[in-house]
Amino acid sequence: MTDLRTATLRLGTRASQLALTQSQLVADALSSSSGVPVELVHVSTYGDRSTEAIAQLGGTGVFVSALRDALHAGTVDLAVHSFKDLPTAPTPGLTVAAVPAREDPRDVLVARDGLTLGELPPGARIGTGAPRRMAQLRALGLGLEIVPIRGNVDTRMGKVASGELDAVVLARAGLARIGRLSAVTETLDPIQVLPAPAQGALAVECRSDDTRVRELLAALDDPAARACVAAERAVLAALEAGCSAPVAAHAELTEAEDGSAELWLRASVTAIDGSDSVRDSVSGPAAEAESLGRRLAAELLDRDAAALMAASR
Ligand SMILES: NCc1[nH]cc(CCC(=O)O)c1CC(=O)O
Repeated sequence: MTDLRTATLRLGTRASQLALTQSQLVADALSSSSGVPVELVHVSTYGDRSTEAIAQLGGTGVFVSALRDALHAGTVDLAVHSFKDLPTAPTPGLTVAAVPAREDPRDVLVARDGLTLGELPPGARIGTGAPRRMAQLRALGLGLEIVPIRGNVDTRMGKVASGELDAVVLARAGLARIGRLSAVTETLDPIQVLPAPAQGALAVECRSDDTRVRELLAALDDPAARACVAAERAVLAALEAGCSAPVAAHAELTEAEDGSAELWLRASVTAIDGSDSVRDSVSGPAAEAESLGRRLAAELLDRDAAALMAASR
């Protein structure tokens, strides 16, 4: 009989460089905390095979469903997702058993000749496929030409190297994980470009009834990252927006005077043409992360966030 305490764990992963790096990071952390060997199992997703724009595919959930199918089928025991790619609706039978320590959630600019956003000339061609980034870049009023692109991180940065684009906007976390931070020409201030909910965080998912894996994964959980992500995603869920909506949210933890954890949450909704936006913030006990997120979403809705999102579809 197999000894369940030592049987090798199978970690399902997409085959992109970013997915493999993130998966290996979790595999290494898990095998060193638990002493159990972890092997990577490649799963190909519809999102990887299709070359259509993500928004046309029905959102980044297309990267997730094949991994979840493999979990349900029992061909893998855990899967690592970029948390921002996960739809907000809970999945019956599956649990996010660990949110590991988060990378810097901010967006970065990778531009030709070391340029920053403010130094790009009017009419400069800047590539991004994310409606949130498109909307916020247009709202800056810099006269940039936003060019829709997709593909993996290397493909996107290659369009700057080849001269096809003047710049691209990417998540700092992805570049950090694959060791490409040297290409960054500016880290974008959240006052100008607020990150996507859960950007920079990972979600490690397993079957809800798999108590062995759940217990092993608990060792990788970072409560601060979990609270911040919960607040940010509660905004998205309460706005009934998907991951391809022009919604941004960013939470930070600070220490209150009595030593308890205080959560400070900012969020924005921006019309896709950049003509209008609403933004607001709340703070409160970190233990109430989700209700803070819902409260902030309600304030944004009071200020017509729904109309901005509707105009963006
Ligand atoms: N939408 C694709 C995606 N999903 C997660 C990341 C980066 C890593 C992260 O946010 O954790 C990226 C690439 C990007 O936005 O540049």
